[in-house]
Amino acid sequence: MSIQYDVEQLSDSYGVADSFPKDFGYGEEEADIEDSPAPSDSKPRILLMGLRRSGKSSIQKVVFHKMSPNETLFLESTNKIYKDDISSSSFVNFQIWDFPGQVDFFDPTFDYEMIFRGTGALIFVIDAQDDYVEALGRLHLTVSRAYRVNPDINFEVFIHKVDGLSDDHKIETQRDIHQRANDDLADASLEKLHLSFYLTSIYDHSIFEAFSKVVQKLIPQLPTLENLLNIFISNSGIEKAFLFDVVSKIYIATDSSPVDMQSYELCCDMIDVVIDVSCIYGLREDGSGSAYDKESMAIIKLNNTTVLYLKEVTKFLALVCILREESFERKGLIDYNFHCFRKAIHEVFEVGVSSQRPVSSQAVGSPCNKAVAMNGTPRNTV
Ligand SMILES: Nc1nc2c(ncn2[C@@H]2O[C@H](COP(=O)(O)OP(=O)(O)OP(=O)(O)O)[C@@H](O)[C@H]2O)c(=O)[nH]1
Repeated sequence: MSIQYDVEQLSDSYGVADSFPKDFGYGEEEADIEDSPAPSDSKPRILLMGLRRSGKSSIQKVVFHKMSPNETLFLESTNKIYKDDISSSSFVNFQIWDFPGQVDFFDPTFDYEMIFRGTGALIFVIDAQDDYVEALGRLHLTVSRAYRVNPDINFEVFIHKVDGLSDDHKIETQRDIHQRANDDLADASLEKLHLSFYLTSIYDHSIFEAFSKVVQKLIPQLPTLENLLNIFISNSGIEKAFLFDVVSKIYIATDSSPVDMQSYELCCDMIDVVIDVSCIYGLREDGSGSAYDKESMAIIKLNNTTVLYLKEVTKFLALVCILREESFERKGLIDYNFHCFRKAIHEVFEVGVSSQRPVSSQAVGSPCNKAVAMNGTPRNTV
């Protein structure tokens, strides 16, 4: 495949870790489970739970710390809760708590009520390559306890490591897990508790897609973002557009046409290419500058008449579009529409930030805590 590549101006500091090192410099805290909550604990959180070796730490490392999937083979078992605060580099202002599989978190010394009260989403990871009967028991125990403390939590089940399964086996496993988990809930009269299921693997883009959906549910502005994307693409002759959190490659919104995995993968790959090329050629001679900044934009023309178009939207967000070569002839129109789109996004998050400020000072556990606070665009960058 021939790739025509055109990166315009990729320098000047822009905050997102100088040259995108492997670990984006997200603050990582380690805490004993008996720890009393620190002030940062008031941030909305996403919990990663599941049996030992189900793949929780691998998911966190691959999605948020750019670890390559093969390296996860050498991850040691987690024996404390890892609190990963990704808000300094990511659009999404939340903490991810990775729980050690073997710890009994219903231990009386362990304040699970405090934990569940400030939780936006609970991701339960099930190893699909293993016998999952025990995992289903633990899933039921976990979600039923959490639901009683905080019924607003989104319960997400990752049927994980599906790379080892055939397509038929994947569908059958998902059907079986879905059926059994919901039967257990019905037996406990918890029909209102809704579980969402995803087939995931760190060896392809499915884990990023699943995480995208988990995060999207926590974004209060999602309908507005989708609307803006719909208006933008329909007026610009664009086929598909994603609004990406650049560091994690989670898409926080897309237009309302269906997402096909290939388009998503193509756009993820484009972000990787842009950042890698920028790291090599976009930094100043002394190594200063940033791989992603206000001027970041790239156009990749594929030899099948498809054009990929990336542009910076905010400090953390990029718009990545897929369009036909014919439509790209009206680049001026696209650029103008993009300018209006970018302005609208900034306005949405300025409103979001100012209206969220008082909320963040509320007690942990208020219903408003379910929504993830956004790292919106600070006024002075507009
Ligand atoms: N095939 C496959 N293996 C995976 C996948 N995700 C994780 N693994 C492997 O699963 C093993 C356990 O992963 P960890 O991330 O340490 O699991 P954990 O749930 O954090 O384990 P504890 O810390 O003991 O609770 C590692 O060897 C990973 O390489 C996946 O998607 N596919």
